[in-house]
Amino acid sequence: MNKVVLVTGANSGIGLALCERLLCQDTEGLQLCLACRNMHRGQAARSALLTSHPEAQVALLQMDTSSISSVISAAREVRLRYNQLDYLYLNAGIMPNPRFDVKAFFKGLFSSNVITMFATGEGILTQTDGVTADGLQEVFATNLFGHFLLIRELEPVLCHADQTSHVIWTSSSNAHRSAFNVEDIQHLRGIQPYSSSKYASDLLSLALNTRYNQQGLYSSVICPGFVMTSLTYSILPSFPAFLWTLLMPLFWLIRLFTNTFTLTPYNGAEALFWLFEQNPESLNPHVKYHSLTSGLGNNYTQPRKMDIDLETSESLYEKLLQLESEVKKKLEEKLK
Ligand SMILES: NC(=O)C1=CN([C@@H]2O[C@H](COP(=O)(O)OP(=O)(O)OC[C@H]3O[C@@H](n4cnc5c(N)ncnc54)[C@H](OP(=O)(O)O)[C@@H]3O)[C@@H](O)[C@H]2O)C=CC1
Ligand SMILES: CC(C)=CCC[C@@H](C)[C@H]1CC[C@H]2C3=C(CC[C@]12C)[C@@]1(C)CCC(=O)[C@@H](C)[C@@H]1CC3
Repeated sequence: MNKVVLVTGANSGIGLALCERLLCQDTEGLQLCLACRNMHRGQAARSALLTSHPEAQVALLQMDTSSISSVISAAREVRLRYNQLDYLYLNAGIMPNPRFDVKAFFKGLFSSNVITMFATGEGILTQTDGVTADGLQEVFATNLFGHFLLIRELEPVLCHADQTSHVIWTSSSNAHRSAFNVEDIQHLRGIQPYSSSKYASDLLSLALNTRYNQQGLYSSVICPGFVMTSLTYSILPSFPAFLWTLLMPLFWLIRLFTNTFTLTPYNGAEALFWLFEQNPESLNPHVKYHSLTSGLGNNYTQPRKMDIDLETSESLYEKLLQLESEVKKKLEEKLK
């Protein structure tokens, strides 16, 4: 039986590396569906995958996770194409207009917190959020809410009594409880929307397990570590990509002290790939699976307990359901 795997944000970085790794492991038993916002980049990614795996089944799906109507029509298309979805990788993500606090960075360098700073980016990054055409905060809509809506819309192909399906979120070690407020789930009043959205995905994953395990749907979260992709290049915009490459020896050195410097998309996709091979029923819903790379360059996956609780995860879930019904009502009115 072919396994059907859908990956959001599959046209670059960690998402594309995951697709490549999945096909390297099994070209014939997989049906890959690359869900991409930009179809030109999606086509390029599909062509690259087919060049190295000409026999593979790789389909494209247009989806902008920040747009309600786009997610709803993409989900409709998935329901038409597939009877069952085995893996849903929720990987698309943004960190818009990042601000790197140079002063806090240098202060952190000479503090006892230096390893945590390099592992999580804590205390040195803030962002300015935008608003989507649907009137939602952009980071929340892209990283979390669009994916939540997608799961809800895909229930018929994800929930089967006789077979399990696995939803896997690309979260981050930058997810902090302090950045999240259940009374402000869209993070309207803060300056760390990225951290808030990733913490919310950790909470949501727990709530999904509570509600859906009995229907065969399991959810897990991973952190890919610090990976050099367009997302990280944008953190220092005046720093061209080749300068990041020049810094690689320094990063390899830092990797001797923190195994979270996975650096390449291939390494960053380790936990995503590892989860593909696990029985979802055997996994712990309270842990995040971290992609790690040792000083010698060996990849492995390590579970680490998350700072989340059931009560907050349930409150978030209720708020997301409420927002879902509001946006759907608005959409129906617009279509009338
Ligand atoms: N790089 C790192 O160090 C870390 C990354 N992560 C997470 O990993 C995930 C992948 O990021 P990474 O590979 O690093 O970065 P990339 O920028 O390379 O990949 C992000 C992907 O998300 C897609 N995307 C962005 N916005 C949307 C949208 N509105 N609708 C659909 N797709 C969208 C992008 O598509 P497009 O080409 O159209 O922009 C792209 O394919 C993200 O969730 C990120 O938060 C987590 C921890 C660390
Ligand atoms: C220029 C030099 C010498 C160092 C670069 C320092 C930072 C730009 C870099 C150090 C730790 C990195 C990091 C992230 C971004 C870039 C750093 C702050 C993330 C916040 C990127 C997104 C994530 O989700 C986190 C897991 C990353 C944590 C580490």
